[in-house]
Amino acid sequence: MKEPEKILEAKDICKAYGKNMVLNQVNLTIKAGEIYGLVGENGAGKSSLMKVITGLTKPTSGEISLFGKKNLEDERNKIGCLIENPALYMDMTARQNLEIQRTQRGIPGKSSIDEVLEIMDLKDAGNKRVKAFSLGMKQRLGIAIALLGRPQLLILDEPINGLDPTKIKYVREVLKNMNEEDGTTILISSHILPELHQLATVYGFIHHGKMLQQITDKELDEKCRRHVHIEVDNVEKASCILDERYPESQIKVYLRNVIKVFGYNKNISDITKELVYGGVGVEKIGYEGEDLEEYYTNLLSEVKSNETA
Ligand SMILES: Nc1ncnc2c1ncn2[C@@H]1O[C@H](COP(=O)(O)OP(=O)(O)OP(=O)(O)O)[C@@H](O)[C@H]1O
Repeated sequence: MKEPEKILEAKDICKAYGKNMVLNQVNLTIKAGEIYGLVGENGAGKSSLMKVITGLTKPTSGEISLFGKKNLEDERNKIGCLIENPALYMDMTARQNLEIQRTQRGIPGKSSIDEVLEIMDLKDAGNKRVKAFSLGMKQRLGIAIALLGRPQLLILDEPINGLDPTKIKYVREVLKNMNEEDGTTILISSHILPELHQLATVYGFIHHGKMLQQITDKELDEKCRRHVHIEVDNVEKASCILDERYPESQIKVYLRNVIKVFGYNKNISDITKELVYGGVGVEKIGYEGEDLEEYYTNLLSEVKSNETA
């Protein structure tokens, strides 16, 4: 099988502000179709890395390729980004803000504005001045700006900041759809790790400006022995259904009524539907094992104890 195209390759990136080295020999590769979750404590260097990639700041040293090319100016037009707070003109309407960004970035067609307002559920607020927006609306407008022109690479720095739980889920679905249907590649940072875990396909853990580890969601699940724990009224029937429907997962039967499914990382509700449809009663179902948050906390405490040793 052909390897997916490298959308972004950052090699040995260093960034210093005066004597403060905030990125130290960072390497990062993102392939087409990946959703790359960047994880790190406050001040770890996530925004700085995103700024270097998007050209908002220059690296002190290191090399970046975008879409396989080193001429970044043209290639950066294929990126939509939201880094730190959205830069919005408060006295203008949402539509006017989008129009400024659209012309600055040379995105053809005014219809792209209606499209992103609709995608971000801001259609009715398009003609409202931004100063009258709630925090969550401003954040969604910031994401809408990033989505203008359906960029091939989206770079989103904590995009769900200030969103309520319903809107967090909504934005997750929008990003998933863009990734699955348009093949949009996404680099995203978030401190809300359970949320990031539902979206990302690869993770990079950054600490004091250094990339500690990069790991795919499959590797993470294996390390965490993450699995779906199911309790049913008929294990034989249930394991037959699951074996047939999910040949890539490992189905293991425990006790009289417990089944564990390893190597499955999609919606649990799909499994429930399959079993119920097949006439199996589902008494309990849920993920078990370590999750991203526990994995990251353990990784960090290991690194910190080595630092003090
Ligand atoms: N313009 C700047 N001038 C000087 N120092 C800066 C500048 N921007 C960032 N820094 C410093 O760089 C370091 C990394 O900051 P950065 O914003 O990249 O971290 P972060 O991982 O995004 O943090 P957070 O999770 O809080 O957003 C911090 O020590 C910060 O103080």
